[in-house]
Amino acid sequence: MSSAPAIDANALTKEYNNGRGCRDVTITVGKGEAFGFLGPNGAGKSTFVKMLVGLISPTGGNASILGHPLGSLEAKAKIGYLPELYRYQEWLTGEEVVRLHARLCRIERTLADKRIPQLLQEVGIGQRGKDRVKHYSKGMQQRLGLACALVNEPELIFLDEPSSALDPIGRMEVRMILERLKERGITIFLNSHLLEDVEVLCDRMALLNNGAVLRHGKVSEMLSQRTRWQFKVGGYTPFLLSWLNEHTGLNIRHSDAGAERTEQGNGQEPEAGSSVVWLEAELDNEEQAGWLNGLIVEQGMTLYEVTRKKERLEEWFMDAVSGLSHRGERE
Ligand SMILES: Nc1ncnc2c1ncn2[C@@H]1O[C@H](COP(=O)(O)OP(=O)(O)OP(=O)(O)O)[C@@H](O)[C@H]1O
Repeated sequence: MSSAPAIDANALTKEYNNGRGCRDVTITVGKGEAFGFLGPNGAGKSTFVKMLVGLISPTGGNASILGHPLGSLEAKAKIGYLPELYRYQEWLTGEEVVRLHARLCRIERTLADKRIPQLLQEVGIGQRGKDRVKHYSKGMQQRLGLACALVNEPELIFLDEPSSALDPIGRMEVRMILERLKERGITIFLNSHLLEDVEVLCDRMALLNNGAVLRHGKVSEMLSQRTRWQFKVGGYTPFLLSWLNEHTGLNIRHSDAGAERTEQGNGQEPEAGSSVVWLEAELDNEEQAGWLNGLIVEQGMTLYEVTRKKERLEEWFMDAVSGLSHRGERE
């Protein structure tokens, strides 16, 4: 087995005639990794994936797939691709559509006979595989696309918005399918607007904006960079906030966290009539939170509750793209 990464893209660029597309995208995805590719509408995510699967040619840079050149038969034989908004032949049954893909992949008939019912079961189509595609809901068609993308038992699978047409239960089921694929060592490249899927499934991610990579790195590190802490403080005087900010150099502010109580309180309840407020700040680590707790108590205030809110990817995403221009559908 070669030690080449699953995807190795260097300054990969596609400039359409209108100047749009994506430019200078450099990323490496290791074998067995799940990689999330995020970005607002029109950021260039599909363009990048289409180059990697050999559907369109780059206008600059280069890339290899599992050690093979882009667009080569060797590369294509090892990848699966679920395109966004793909329409299947509605006069065929689901089973026939997967069989057609199996034939295109030159999979032996006896092997296909065995694999297709298993795949239909795995993606949740089951016996509905006997129905014509024209009777399928959008969600069923998306599941069918997943079965087609898996028919050649790929080592690397590209999924362009695999759950966009699914209801919450369907999304959960697809997420579980993807988790099983990951457990089997299949590399997953996931284009998704469903940030929760990326957060749960992916090891690393890149954020694309206006065709270029804005940020990339490990999901865990990118999310843990900022953690919001909230403090329920009794006996509060306005002097405390300015003193704390001046003393710590942090951006501590009032919060309306009352509704977000957790079990992490110290058990004490504020006395009636005392002035109680919630304060919040983004902190680096628990030591910093402990330091802040100490300062609050030192100033004669009472600390009733301390909660930590892990930053959700959605907040991170909004923060990363806020204030930036992006040429998407809103143009
Ligand atoms: N064939 C094409 N010719 C010209 N411009 C194109 C073509 N395909 C895409 N574009 C433009 O290139 C940019 C990137 O499009 P792309 O579809 O890759 O974005 P995306 O991030 O996948 O968006 P979405 O999340 O909406 O699917 C957009 O501005 C789009 O309008």
